Amino acid sequence: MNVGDRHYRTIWLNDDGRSVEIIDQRWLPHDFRVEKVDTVAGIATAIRDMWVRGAPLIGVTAAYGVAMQMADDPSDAALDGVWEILHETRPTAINLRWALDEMRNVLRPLPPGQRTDAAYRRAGEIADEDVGLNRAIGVNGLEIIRGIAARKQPGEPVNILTHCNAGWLATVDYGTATAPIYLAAEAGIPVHVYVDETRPRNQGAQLTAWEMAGHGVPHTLIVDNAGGHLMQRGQIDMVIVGTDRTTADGDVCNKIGTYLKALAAADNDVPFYVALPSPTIDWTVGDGLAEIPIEQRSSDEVSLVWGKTANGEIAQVRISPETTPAANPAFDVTPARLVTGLITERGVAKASRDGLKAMFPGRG
Ligand SMILES: CSC[C@@H](O)[C@@H](O)C(=O)COP(=O)(O)O
Repeated sequence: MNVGDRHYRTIWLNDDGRSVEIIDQRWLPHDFRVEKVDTVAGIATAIRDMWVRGAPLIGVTAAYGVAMQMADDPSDAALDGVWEILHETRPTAINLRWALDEMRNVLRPLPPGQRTDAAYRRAGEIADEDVGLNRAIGVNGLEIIRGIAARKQPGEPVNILTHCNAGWLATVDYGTATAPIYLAAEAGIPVHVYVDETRPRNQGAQLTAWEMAGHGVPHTLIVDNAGGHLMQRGQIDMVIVGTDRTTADGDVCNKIGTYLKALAAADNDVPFYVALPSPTIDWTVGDGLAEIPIEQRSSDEVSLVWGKTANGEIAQVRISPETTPAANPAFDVTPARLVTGLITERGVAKASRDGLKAMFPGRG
């Protein structure tokens, strides 16, 4: 998508054919920084410390990490080693494991001498495929927005609530939850996005709001607790969120707080959609609540907040007593029964095993 008048992806291969550039998301929206990464350790840091974040982008970044390892040492042991190193960087987003498995399955049968080129080729393909999947999600989700717009007065916007950042910054391009929004805006359908700030790391306030502003999509930032209130007053037409892992039974794991939005949506008859590319489906898991590992992040993310000071510095401040402990589960699970539909690259699936199997026959 665009930053100023230039089109960017969130990650790209440099002309040297070995290193990548990434948008370092820690500084947004205040500072747009691009970093070169050329080692497996650098890739692991970028994923673990959330220079890059969002399930699809984490997967693509890890794929390039495997390629860097192959350039350094293409042995079987190194291939297994890099799988382990990168797999432990973030436990919840399933695209990470999907991409690592995909890379290992492609590389393992090859002689070591052919692995480096094949690894960079496959990593590049995974990045390109992500763009195509998200665009297709956009096309399928656009029809839902169009349907809601058709029931409104001419010019009246479709009000969409989103949580966390499932925008282009969470993917290679387009985003998952934002792809239908961008396509609707492009098609001239009036949309307005309520952006949950998404404590503790404020991905909504810092990333989604920045994306919406950058693409001229009308939006309003709200605190996480405001969504239910707006739904009770008929101010939200639909919710669209992304997901870090969706189970074969249609349970949706996403940023902490998503479940509360789904509960409020169900209580107010607001359709609750989840946008996801198929690599985000974990076919090995059925019951999301029982089986998905939930990342427990540093309590500092709860007690300390990053922002820009009046004199223009990006700084961190403490918002709670020094001695107060904080807990920081990063994701929650929304049961399938609260999900209106799963917007995938193939169409909108029912959030159920049958719904997903019908959409992706032969998988799982
Ligand atoms: C498209 S990736 C999943 C997103 O929907 C997003 O909401 C999310 O939870 C990302 O988590 P993050 O912890 O910022 O990597």
